[in-house]
Amino acid sequence: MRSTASLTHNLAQAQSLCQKAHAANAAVLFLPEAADYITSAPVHTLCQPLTTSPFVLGLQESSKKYKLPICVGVHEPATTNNKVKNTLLYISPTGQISHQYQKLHLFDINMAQGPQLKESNSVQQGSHIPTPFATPIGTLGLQICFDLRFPEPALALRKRGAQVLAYPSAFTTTTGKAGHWEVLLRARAIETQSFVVAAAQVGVHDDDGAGGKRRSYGHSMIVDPWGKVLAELGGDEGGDGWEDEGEIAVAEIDVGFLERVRREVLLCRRTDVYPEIC
Ligand SMILES: O=C(O)CNC(=O)[C@H](CS)NC(=O)CCC(=O)C(=O)O
Repeated sequence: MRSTASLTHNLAQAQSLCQKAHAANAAVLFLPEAADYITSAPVHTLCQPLTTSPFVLGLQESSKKYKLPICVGVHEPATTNNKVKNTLLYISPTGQISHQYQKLHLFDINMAQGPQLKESNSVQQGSHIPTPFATPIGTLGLQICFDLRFPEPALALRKRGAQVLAYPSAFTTTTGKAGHWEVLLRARAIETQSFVVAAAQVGVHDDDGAGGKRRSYGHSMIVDPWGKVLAELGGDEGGDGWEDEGEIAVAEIDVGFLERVRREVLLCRRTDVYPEIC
């Protein structure tokens, strides 16, 4: 989806995706990081507590209406003034928020040709990984966007029982075009022998105030434990019709296949040789 600074617009998009997921008979819907809003203003200015956010309340309603679990990235106020948490919610089909995760690794990038972003200025980092939990598509481990550059939490989640890893994202076009998005997602899938579900922001979000536009790479992707891309959506070139209401990609999550891969390819770590990594 393409979130803007309008929570109402973003909720309408997200609810249209709920409808599409319901029509496609999906077992779980994954929405991107920062689905509630992306703004060029200071990020805390649009931030609301989960209990009063019209975006979150609206999605809880949809989840109940369609009996559809929804995994969605949002912002919530942090304990530090003028900072937010970059949070991932898992909304159960009864509309309750049953699990949540706060982004561990913050994205600070300063490239001469752009992008220049300093997430740590406005976001308070999380300090733990929630235990993977049962969902209709397998045991789910939660991560967010830039976290995908770190194999350690992915391996920790696998060790704690994850079969599916979520990486909702708002990936930059520059790093996406360099191939990092697909390579990293497939690497996380292959090395953890897990399914990877990466719902992505796509296209132009908002004027950045300096005449430029903040854009995201897109290419939402579902990858299997063998590294095969099962489904992929388009990028931010536009003209595909996703600009206003977003699109969904659907794939079958076959846990039997995952078990076969894990049985056939044994990944026995030599922790005696590289103890500092483990
Ligand atoms: O909170 C918001 O407004 C939305 N959050 C984001 O867009 C975040 C932090 S700026 N984006 C990323 O982590 C992109 C990582 C990336 O692109 C890479 O690793 O190359």
